[in-house]
Amino acid sequence: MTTTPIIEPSKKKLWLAAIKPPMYSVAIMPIIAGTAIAFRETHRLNLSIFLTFLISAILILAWENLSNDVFDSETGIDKNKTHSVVNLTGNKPLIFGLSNFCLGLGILGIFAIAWWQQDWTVLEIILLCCALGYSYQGPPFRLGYQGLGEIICFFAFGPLAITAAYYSQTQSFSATMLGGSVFIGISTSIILFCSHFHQVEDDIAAGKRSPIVRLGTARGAKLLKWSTASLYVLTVLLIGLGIYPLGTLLVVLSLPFAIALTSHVQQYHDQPEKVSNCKFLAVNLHFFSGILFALGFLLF
Ligand SMILES: C/C(=C\COP(=O)(O)OP(=O)(O)O)CCC[C@H](C)CCC[C@H](C)CCCC(C)C
Ligand SMILES: O=C(O)C1=CC(=O)c2ccccc2C1=O
Repeated sequence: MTTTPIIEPSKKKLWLAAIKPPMYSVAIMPIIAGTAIAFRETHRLNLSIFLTFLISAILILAWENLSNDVFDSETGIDKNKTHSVVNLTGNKPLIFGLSNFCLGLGILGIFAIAWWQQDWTVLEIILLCCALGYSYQGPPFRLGYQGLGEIICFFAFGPLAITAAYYSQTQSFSATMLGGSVFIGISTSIILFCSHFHQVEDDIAAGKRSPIVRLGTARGAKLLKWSTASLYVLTVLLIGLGIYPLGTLLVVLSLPFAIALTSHVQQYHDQPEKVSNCKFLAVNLHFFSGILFALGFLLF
């Protein structure tokens, strides 16, 4: 009798899956887009502020992800997640300390921006983002367990982060800045939405009512298709209203990524092993559409 060997992923693969390097494009995109919108309006770029903001955003997202593994280890939802940093190290206090160190450094960078500007607005907005990030996963709130993650994600990475990046360059606000934040907010929330498709069983067992647990995978796949389409409809609409420049039509070049994502999820929504990579297809869509969107503000 022949038996099929169970192939364990290598330690290196598990660590890469735990650290999720591609996910960090999510932190830099609002800073790039907010700065591009500001540059279009002022024709000025403060490079030190831009670079400090980029590094701080990456550190803050590292805090969010490391502390997510810490808090999830307390509810038992990650007990089958071999690529949790807490499960890999077996050292929760170390990961908790490291996450808070990242948060401290990230906030310090934002504090430096506020200090250079002698204006606390950017710091206040980013502290609000961090509070929302905590409320998503930390006790006693754990709002992600109620299915509120996508709304939190939209506001944190959309209106709040874009406003902070725009304000850090201009010390002012604008309607275009708000309009631009909707595009980035939606494309970021799509990633979080996609991250739930393969986790339905573990989520139900831990009492997490993610949007996919609430809707079911088939209706989730349909909603994904409509939300993805909304990125392109929104762009055309806001160009028509004169809020986005004509250049943002460049985002249509990201359509192949949108089609790859939605057709993959449509086909495999109820097969956890096959759909599990869809959040990285969503990261591709977010990255390419975001870069094209920002270029649209810079080019024409
Ligand atoms: C950690 C996040 C998602 C993972 O959630 P989940 O527990 O379902 O996944 P696992 O299966 O991998 O355990 C991200 C959650 C994002 C959150 C809703 C909002 C975070 C706000 C940030 C702190 C804002 C950073 C802004 C920056 C650009 C300055
Ligand atoms: O690990 C994840 O699933 C996610 C991590 C993360 O930092 C993030 C940020 C913004 C939207 C979605 C996500 C994730 O899904």
